[in-house]
Amino acid sequence: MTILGAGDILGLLNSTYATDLLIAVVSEHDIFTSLAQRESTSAEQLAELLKIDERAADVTLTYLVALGLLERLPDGAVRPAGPANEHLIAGVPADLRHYVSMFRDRPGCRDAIQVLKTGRPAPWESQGEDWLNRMSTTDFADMFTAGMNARGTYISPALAEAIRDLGPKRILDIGGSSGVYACALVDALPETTAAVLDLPSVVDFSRSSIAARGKSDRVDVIAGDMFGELPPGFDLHLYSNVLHDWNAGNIERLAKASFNALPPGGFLVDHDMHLDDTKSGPLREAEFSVRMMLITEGKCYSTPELAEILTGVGFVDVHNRPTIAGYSVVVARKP
Ligand SMILES: C[S@@+](CC[C@H](N)C(=O)[O-])C[C@H]1O[C@@H](n2cnc3c(N)ncnc32)[C@H](O)[C@@H]1O
Repeated sequence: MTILGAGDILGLLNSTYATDLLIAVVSEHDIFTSLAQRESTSAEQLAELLKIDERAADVTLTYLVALGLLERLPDGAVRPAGPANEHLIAGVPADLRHYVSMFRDRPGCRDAIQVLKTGRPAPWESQGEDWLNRMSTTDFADMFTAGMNARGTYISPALAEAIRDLGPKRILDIGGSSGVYACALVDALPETTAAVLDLPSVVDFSRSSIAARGKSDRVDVIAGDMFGELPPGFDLHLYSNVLHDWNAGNIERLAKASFNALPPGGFLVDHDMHLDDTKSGPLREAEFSVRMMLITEGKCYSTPELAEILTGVGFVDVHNRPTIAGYSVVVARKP
């Protein structure tokens, strides 16, 4: 019997979107047949070949490599491998592609086909607008923030443990949602105070959740826009599950704003699921990246991808520290 832990349950949920992407690229694009006709293919070449969005092509390749259906070559390009060669290419005796195509009318698969084509986030659960547009309504923001709070209750203590040696005095939790991470951090660091910055539609939830944790005297709440100027007076900026919502240009904007607002010696901490350095997995992280690619303008990043952006705006000593459930932190210091 397999017994699932909390991390496995999170992984299982995050993986639901990935199978729809697999169905989409096989049934709509016959991806493995196209790739089998070439020596090797990069993400940019795949985007060109299938006429799909480049971010989507990049995330798709990582996921298919993590599944073992593609092999990543030393130059970063890929070619079909394993069961893809036996079952997902035109002309093979045990061709499974018609079976895969039976699933293509699932709403999630239709959404994936659309995102591959346009690069724009899918409607939340196939209905109405995408998550970010729906965050302005209180009902949706409450449902979403309750979900973030539940996940954070499980994974936030490991984050606090992983960065307590940085010894921050005042933490700004940017896109801090219910405040669950800020509360875990001040719990682990008795001399530290924090503030949660989030959208106006979220902060009532944050205030009551912080009060319920008995931390209102040490965790403030700021309603605002993180793409505006960031408040001064904080020596650690936390972005938890935030950077994966944004494209590289917007991450650079946030990193620059943090660099400007932090004092010398201050830290930027990105808490998220990160891909391995060659962007070949791990599978659960690659599946989470698919989910983020489909519902936001972002994806999961590797540490080297983030290091390029962070060092580009002036941060130093960028490194990764694992936590739990496939999560890790990327830490960067302002010199
Ligand atoms: C995916 S959630 C992550 C929440 C939390 N940090 C966590 O780890 O669970 C992203 C958060 O960013 C917030 N957010 C999105 N756009 C924002 C903006 N422009 N300014 C401030 N917060 C924003 C959302 O309201 C949401 O709480």
